[in-house]
Amino acid sequence: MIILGSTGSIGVNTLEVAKKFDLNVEVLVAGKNIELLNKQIKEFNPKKVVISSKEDLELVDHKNVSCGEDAILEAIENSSSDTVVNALVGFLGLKPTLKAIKCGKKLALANKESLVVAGRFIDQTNLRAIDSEHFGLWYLLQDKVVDSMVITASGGSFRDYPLEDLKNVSIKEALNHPNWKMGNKITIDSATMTNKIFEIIEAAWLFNTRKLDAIIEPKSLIHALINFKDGSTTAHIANTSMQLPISYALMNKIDKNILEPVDLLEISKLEFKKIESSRYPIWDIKNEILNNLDLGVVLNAANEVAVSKFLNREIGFLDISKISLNAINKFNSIKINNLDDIFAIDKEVRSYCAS
Ligand SMILES: NC(=O)C1=CN([C@@H]2O[C@H](COP(=O)(O)OP(=O)(O)OC[C@H]3O[C@@H](n4cnc5c(N)ncnc54)[C@H](OP(=O)(O)O)[C@@H]3O)[C@@H](O)[C@H]2O)C=CC1
Ligand SMILES: CC(=O)[C@@H](O)[C@H](O)COP(=O)(O)O
Ligand SMILES: [Mn+2]
Repeated sequence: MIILGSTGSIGVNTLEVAKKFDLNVEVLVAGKNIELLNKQIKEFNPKKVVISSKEDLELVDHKNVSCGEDAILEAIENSSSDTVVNALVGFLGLKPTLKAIKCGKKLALANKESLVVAGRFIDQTNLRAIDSEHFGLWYLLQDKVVDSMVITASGGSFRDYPLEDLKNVSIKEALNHPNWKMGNKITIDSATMTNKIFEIIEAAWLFNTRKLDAIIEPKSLIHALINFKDGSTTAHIANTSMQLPISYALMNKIDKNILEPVDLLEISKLEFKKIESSRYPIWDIKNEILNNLDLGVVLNAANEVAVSKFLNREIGFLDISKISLNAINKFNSIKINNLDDIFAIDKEVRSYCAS
């Protein structure tokens, strides 16, 4: 298989799964973490390696290494593997998603931004989503009539902070997710609840429904629920590890133990809470987004600009959602007819939000 983003949180877990199932790794793609990449090269012996920057090329212990976005696309095109795991972060992941589909590869998709910005142009015939909640929904779907779907949120790093303290929180505090160890960008998205808006968009494209909601389950043990027309509800319960969603995205059948099962007696209590806009202002646009999924590209671009400004200490935590809400307000009448429109709107929103 080809692993895009092998040095990240999902990438590292994917390599663990590859070991568990003895899967071949043909291509590794990484960004700046060359030290970890070199360890991965030694252990998995890929035929091809791609990194982000030219200046790091000579540091990579491999004979066949290239760099840049086009090199990622070429590596997908030239590979003989039938599976691509896209664990890149952000808008950068969209072109590789489209390329993998065009090349007829099976796509194990962690890069949720691909669906957020361009869900309607993504052929799902050969796609499995690697996101704990969507994996949960997929797992729960049975031959019954579904009424609605619910995903859960942890509440993120600041779920228990006094509201008046949110203005001055630090980057370190924002990156301290209560339940999951993930990359920086998605961890900030969790703290603002933008991650859950993204996941609502993702679920709308994946399951072709708008009857979607999210609630807070602070332990992140329940990932998804399905309400059936008959009045019953089923819940997907699993410990917090991405290795289960990744395993199912890569394998048709799992006959091995992947995780320790949840010990309900030890857990003893589960709690559920409403997502309040006072703590998560972005939640105000949930219905607007559900009514117009094309706004995903606007929200994603604004959010990427805002998160990187926050991580560069240029703005405060609360400004992230303000920038996104302002962009949605400004660009709420966009029309998308093709993929070119998505790249053009992404650029326009980024330049508006950067200024
Ligand atoms: N982590 C999780 O549990 C979950 C993640 N997701 C989604 O999965 C995706 C990946 O998330 P996560 O693993 O947490 O993110 P990380 O930030 O941990 O990893 C991102 C990966 O992309 C690589 N990368 C970044 N920029 C480039 C570039 N220009 N060229 C090549 N490689 C690049 C990074 O390389 P390097 O580190 O070497 O710079 C790293 O390998 C995101 O879309 C996220 O929303 C979804 C559900 C759960
Ligand atoms: C592991 C995973 O799928 C993440 O998307 C997770 O859901 C993030 O946690 P939040 O519930 O805090 O957004
Ligand atoms: Mn998720």
